[in-house]
Amino acid sequence: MTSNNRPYGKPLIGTSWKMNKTNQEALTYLQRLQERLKDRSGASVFILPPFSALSETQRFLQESDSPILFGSQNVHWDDAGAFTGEVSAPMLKEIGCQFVEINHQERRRWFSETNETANWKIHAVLRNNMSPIICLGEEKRETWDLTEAFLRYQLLQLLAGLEPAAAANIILAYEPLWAIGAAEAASPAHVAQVHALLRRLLTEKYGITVAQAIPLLYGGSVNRQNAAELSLLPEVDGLFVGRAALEPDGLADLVELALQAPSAASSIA
Ligand SMILES: O=C[C@H](O)COP(=O)(O)O
Repeated sequence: MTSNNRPYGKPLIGTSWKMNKTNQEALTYLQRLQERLKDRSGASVFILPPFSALSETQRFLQESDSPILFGSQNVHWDDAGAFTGEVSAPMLKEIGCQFVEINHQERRRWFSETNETANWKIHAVLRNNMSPIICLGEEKRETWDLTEAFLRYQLLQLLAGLEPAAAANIILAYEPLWAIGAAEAASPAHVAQVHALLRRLLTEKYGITVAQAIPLLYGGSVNRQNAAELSLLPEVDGLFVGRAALEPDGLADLVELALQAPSAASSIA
């Protein structure tokens, strides 16, 4: 079973602007990124602006007929109701979001996101025909046995109640807390081991066809120095970037580096 109308292939490379960029700054970024990527095919690129810049992003990308994809960094789990300050999945869908990020470590640390609330949000995003970019990852460097147990538990909690047809529309982003905003990314050997584990767990739960349809992104201190090497890893379908993509040339450079990796050319099942 595979997903319908998936708008992206491999490599899938994106950034969350986190709590950065006014509408004017968003526009300046998008104009430059569009300029840099206009003759570049082969990668799918996405941006996750703050809520306040989503409409301007949608307008710019639509008017310039851009292939750049976009989505939001958060959502509420209910479709409507008395939840002051929150934004629902139908509202995001209406303004053209394709993705919604769920369960980032910063949401967990500062806004009490849990596996359970993340699971509710994942269901809301899929119910409204968008793809959740589901972050997961251990908090501390541990032995492999502890890391594996943590990831197995977290993945099963996050995907609770998700049928295979829905699961084929998710994206996973492995982002260990200790590598986010850090001096160094996780080592290629560690990323390879974790991504192989995630693919195996997805295969156990959903079967090989669905498991292979789910992009596995790596995030955490990706930069110009490590992007090509990380992109080469067989189970890495793309990159999820913070600081190194806060400027459009940073993101465009990472796209070019990832495309130079020999395994980058195929599309996700
Ligand atoms: O969303 C992106 C991640 O939090 C990674 O951030 P970073 O690349 O600044 O470490």
